[in-house]
Amino acid sequence: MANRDMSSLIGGGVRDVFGEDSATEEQIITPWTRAVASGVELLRDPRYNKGTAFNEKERDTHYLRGLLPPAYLTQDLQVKRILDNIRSYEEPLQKYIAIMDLLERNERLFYKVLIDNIEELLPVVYTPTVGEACQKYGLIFQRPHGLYISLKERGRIQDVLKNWPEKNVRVIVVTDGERILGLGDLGVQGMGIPVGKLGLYVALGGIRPSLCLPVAIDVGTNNQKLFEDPYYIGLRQKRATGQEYDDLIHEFMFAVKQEYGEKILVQFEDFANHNAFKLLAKYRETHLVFNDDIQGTAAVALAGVLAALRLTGGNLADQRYVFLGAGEAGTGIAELIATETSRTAKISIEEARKKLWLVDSQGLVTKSRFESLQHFKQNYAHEHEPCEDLLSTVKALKPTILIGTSGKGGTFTKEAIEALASFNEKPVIFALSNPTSQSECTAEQAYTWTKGRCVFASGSPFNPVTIDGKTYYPGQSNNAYIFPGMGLGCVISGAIRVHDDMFLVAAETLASLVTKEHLKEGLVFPPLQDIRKISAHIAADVAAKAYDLGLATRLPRPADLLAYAESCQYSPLYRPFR
Ligand SMILES: NC(=O)C1=CN([C@@H]2O[C@H](COP(=O)(O)OP(=O)(O)OC[C@H]3O[C@@H](n4cnc5c(N)ncnc54)[C@H](OP(=O)(O)O)[C@@H]3O)[C@@H](O)[C@H]2O)C=CC1
Ligand SMILES: CC(=O)C(=O)O
Ligand SMILES: [Mg+2]
Repeated sequence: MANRDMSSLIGGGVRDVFGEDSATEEQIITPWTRAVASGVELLRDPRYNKGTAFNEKERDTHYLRGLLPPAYLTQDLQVKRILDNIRSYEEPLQKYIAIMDLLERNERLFYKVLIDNIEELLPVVYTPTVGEACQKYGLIFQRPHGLYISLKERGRIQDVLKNWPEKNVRVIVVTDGERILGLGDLGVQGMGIPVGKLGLYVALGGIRPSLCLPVAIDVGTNNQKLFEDPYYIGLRQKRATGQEYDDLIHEFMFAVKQEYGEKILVQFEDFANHNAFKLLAKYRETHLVFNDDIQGTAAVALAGVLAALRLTGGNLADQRYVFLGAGEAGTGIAELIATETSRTAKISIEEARKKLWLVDSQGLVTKSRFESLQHFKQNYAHEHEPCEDLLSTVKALKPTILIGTSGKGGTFTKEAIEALASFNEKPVIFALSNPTSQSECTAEQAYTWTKGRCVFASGSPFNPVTIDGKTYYPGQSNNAYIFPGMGLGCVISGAIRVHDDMFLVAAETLASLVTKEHLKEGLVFPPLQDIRKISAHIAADVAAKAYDLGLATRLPRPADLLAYAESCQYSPLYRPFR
């Protein structure tokens, strides 16, 4: 018998059927080890640390005795203590630093504090404060959150993903930092946004923290102020564009699928519109992706409009809309409203679109501008005389609903709002731009200028306003109502693609949760304190739609999707340790 060449046998074991060893022989692997944490290491591990809430037995078993002061605090008392601390800071940014510091120390306590006090703390971890945090991210930087992928990592993005400690990632929020809220290009400091959004995936949606991965793609920045900032934490070079940019994103998109599989959800966030539409169109065919600024915003705004119509009367097809701002948010909302109008009024999408008018930085979008318009505005280039500004547009078109998506603060002028109020009994005004400084008008302005007759909502929160003894409650029209439930729906159904109908369903579900009592107070969104239940409802209905469309892979389909969604939601309560 001929001698067998034994050396060839040593080469086996790669790409094995168990998926345990998928590296090729040339690829570098990371030698992970697992150990039971104890002592100081346990206290320094935010996933397991309970601080003063470790009980006597746990202190003995895990070698903590002496490393903690003797007092035992319940988690509820810890929550109260943290809140007292946060409330003692005057500056929102100080509150942000304090609560993000807690995330680094004790993850469950962070989420318990956030979930129990969502209305108070959402403006701290999210808009508006997260905007200021991104602007000063280098200055306040303590420990890195999320994964930084820059041009330096070109060609080895999959290896970089392997450095992330969690292997079972299901949701990624990624930004390239070019359009952070209405604050423009903040380069890699935009990382605050994916970190904040994923914090909401957990707190508002109930996705487990370990499943979430925030990513900042750093291709440089065109923000001169950041170039001059000694504390800037990103690449100091002009933004890469064209093929170089596309190649990096492409490598990233395929690395995440390679690493985490077909069902990895990628949420594009705060990309500038010249990339946002392109990336969505390209990757929605091959990946489970959506763009939050286009699609998530559209769903929340449509929900707000549907609820507002219960206050003002009429249906979608009776309305005339003017948008100040014709970018991702504006055209995204317009297209979803047109789709829903076409569906419910049984008219063509072209007919439905004619009810929606856009104003951009050059004035009213009209047919005569068609050739020079970006493609995403072209469906809304209707026949009309030119109108240079909002006031002349409002006077000419007499809209029933005015929506601000310009990213520019103070652009809803007194004259324009008064004109709107002159021909509407109950004008609907949504000032959606973030953060608060970029809101098209304040709640107080809207109620004052319309003599309390408007239905108002804004992207960033405003406090209730009292005028002549009457109090008005502005709603918050923010995609945070949508994306956590959308993500949960995708995860629990094992969806492999996001279909636009899933956003329609999310909008209808959100609107259906607005009660008569909410409407009586002028609220067109349900209270944020109920957001986990709201997210579960959205998740269940999104999942149902994914099953109906044949996009869901988790089989068999659970009989009661709402109960299933709720049962999947993460709880931040401490678990007893052995
Ligand atoms: N509430 C929410 O949930 C959300 C809010 N947003 C907010 O919406 C805003 C816009 O975001 P996005 O659509 O992505 O941004 P884009 O950059 O895609 O669009 C901005 C649009 O506003 C127009 N514009 C700028 N200045 C003026 C002006 N003075 N008058 C009229 N139009 C103007 C631009 O005109 P031109 O095209 O001519 O440049 C462009 O059409 C941001 O502040 C963002 O934070 C976004 C997503 C969600
Ligand atoms: C809310 C949000 O996504 C934005 O302002 O960009
Ligand atoms: Mg955004």
